[in-house]
Amino acid sequence: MRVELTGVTVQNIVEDITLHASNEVVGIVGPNGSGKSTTLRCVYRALKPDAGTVLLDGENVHKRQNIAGVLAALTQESQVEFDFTVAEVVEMGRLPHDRNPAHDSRVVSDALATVDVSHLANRSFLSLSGGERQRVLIARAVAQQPRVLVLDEPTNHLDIRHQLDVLSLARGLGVTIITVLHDLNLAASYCDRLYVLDEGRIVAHGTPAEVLVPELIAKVFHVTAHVVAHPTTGVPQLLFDQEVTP
Ligand SMILES: Nc1ncnc2c1ncn2[C@@H]1O[C@H](COP(=O)(O)OP(=O)(O)OP(=O)(O)O)[C@@H](O)[C@H]1O
Repeated sequence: MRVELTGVTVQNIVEDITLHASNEVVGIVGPNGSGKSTTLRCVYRALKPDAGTVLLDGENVHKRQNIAGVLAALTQESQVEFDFTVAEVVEMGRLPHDRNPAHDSRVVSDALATVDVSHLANRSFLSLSGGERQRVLIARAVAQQPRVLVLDEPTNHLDIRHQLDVLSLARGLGVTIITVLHDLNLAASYCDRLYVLDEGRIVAHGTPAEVLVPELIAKVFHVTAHVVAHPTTGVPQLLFDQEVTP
């Protein structure tokens, strides 16, 4: 499914954001407060832009019925407030779809297994650690069987193994993914293309190799980076000097 933002502007927070993603993994990177979450909120309809459009396969997202049938979002607002079990939380992913108890229960147990949280199925969600909660919310998004997955910092709280697991699992779904990532090396490893936001505007976009160059990193993040090729994958990876630049 194709997601297309054109000229999206929200107050004075983001301005003239134009980006697209189509059956690929697209990363949004940028410093704190640069407008990454605000941009994502426009995609999953938590915010209506003041100007510009967000289209899903050519249809305005704000006019579309049952968006949850095609789009799942794992965001900073995705927390569960009440005391559901893990299995119940993941079952919520089936709500946008027509009910079919046998099928739904298979999808839920597959999602729990895929994200390696089957052993937590009967635990109270609220009793889980931060990383366990994050993985359960990812299982819920997987159970939703979306065609577009919007992820805001999906590796938050996760140890390194689970960071890698979650991003390769997301990639393996083969759907359109738009994800905010702070870790530029993970972004380089898992994203097909990146958009760099700075002060509410897109300042660069392209493949990780095109975008993650020392000049841009210095300008946007105010740190000195050295680019090296990963010894086994060849993917560009960044090493940072300790001093920050003004
Ligand atoms: N509802 C709001 N009212 C006023 N300011 C807001 C609102 N939402 C976001 N902002 C401001 O807009 C800017 C961009 O916020 P946003 O959450 O999109 O940034 P971000 O790039 O996701 O940041 P981070 O990396 O810190 O998560 C921030 O300065 C934030 O304080």
